[in-house]
Amino acid sequence: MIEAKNLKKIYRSRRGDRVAVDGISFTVGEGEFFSFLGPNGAGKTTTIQMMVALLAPTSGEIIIDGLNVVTSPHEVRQRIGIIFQDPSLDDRLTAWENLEFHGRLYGIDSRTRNKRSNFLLDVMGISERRNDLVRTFSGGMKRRLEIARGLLHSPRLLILDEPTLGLDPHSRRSVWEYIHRVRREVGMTVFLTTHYLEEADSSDRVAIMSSGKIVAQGTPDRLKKDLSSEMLSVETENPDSLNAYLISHYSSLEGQIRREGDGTLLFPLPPGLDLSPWDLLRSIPLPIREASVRRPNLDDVFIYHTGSGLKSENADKRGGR
Ligand SMILES: Nc1ncnc2c1ncn2[C@@H]1O[C@H](COP(=O)(O)OP(=O)(O)OP(=O)(O)O)[C@@H](O)[C@H]1O
Repeated sequence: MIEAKNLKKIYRSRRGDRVAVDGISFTVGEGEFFSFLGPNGAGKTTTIQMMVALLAPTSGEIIIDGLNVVTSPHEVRQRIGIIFQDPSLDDRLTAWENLEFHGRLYGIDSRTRNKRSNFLLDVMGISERRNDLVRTFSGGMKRRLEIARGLLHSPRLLILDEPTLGLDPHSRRSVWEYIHRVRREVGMTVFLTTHYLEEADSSDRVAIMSSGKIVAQGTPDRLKKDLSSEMLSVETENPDSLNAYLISHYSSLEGQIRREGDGTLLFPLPPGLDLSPWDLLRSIPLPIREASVRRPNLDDVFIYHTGSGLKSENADKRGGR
């Protein structure tokens, strides 16, 4: 469904060039749920803008459903439903009118429009509010209506750019329930960008993005297993000594030890050694205040590949969300 080859975008300005997307390649299969996970400023939105022909790549190529995005932008847009980060509903219209307007723009005949609007409002759980003005909707309901609208012209690919940004945890959960529901009912390919680990974790495959590059891609499970079987968290009075001890005895931990709070170190169980986490803990010749062991998550994978956590890469851009 999507094939990107060496895709690159450089924003040029008088103040200098900024490489936003740095030669990335990835493929997404039909029906797959694929996520781009990365902090603010990693290049996710720029990639989407190239996918939907809003920005021309500086170099490289992107093919969607067999069509080159640069040479067939209109045909590609017909096949895509996109939910942008910034809300784009008309607040002064009702839910139904927003769908009507979009359907007419796409040249959908009135019978199909009515049928699909009814179906999608129902799937997204907003049928009862169809005749209410959108400005009376909660943030979560607006997002669900945007998704319904994005699906009205029966796209084969749904692109969601941080769809739960700014929503409270309850609304986020509900938006996701509806996204999964619509996937089950309609069965399209979903391309998601997010900086929430748990959202990327529920996808079939994930590409981890940092500073314009894909630093790792695969199923969430595979990425975590490739990192390590276990993560150890050790609190001690002297983290510097513990750090030095770990690196001198387990050289593969160089660059893999993260400091959390004042005296806690977090690191993967070194691979390739016949060692349990408890063996390693027992071998430490320093007083330990507290220790725990857990499975790796995608944040650990991100740190392994980039040396830092999933925080903003350019906090200036949106006030450091
Ligand atoms: N129009 C622009 N002109 C110049 N630089 C830009 C422009 N848009 C984005 N950038 C820069 O390109 C880089 C990638 O930005 P992009 O918005 O693609 O990242 P992102 O991962 O989508 O972040 P976010 O989650 O905040 O949307 C950032 O350094 C950003 O400041």
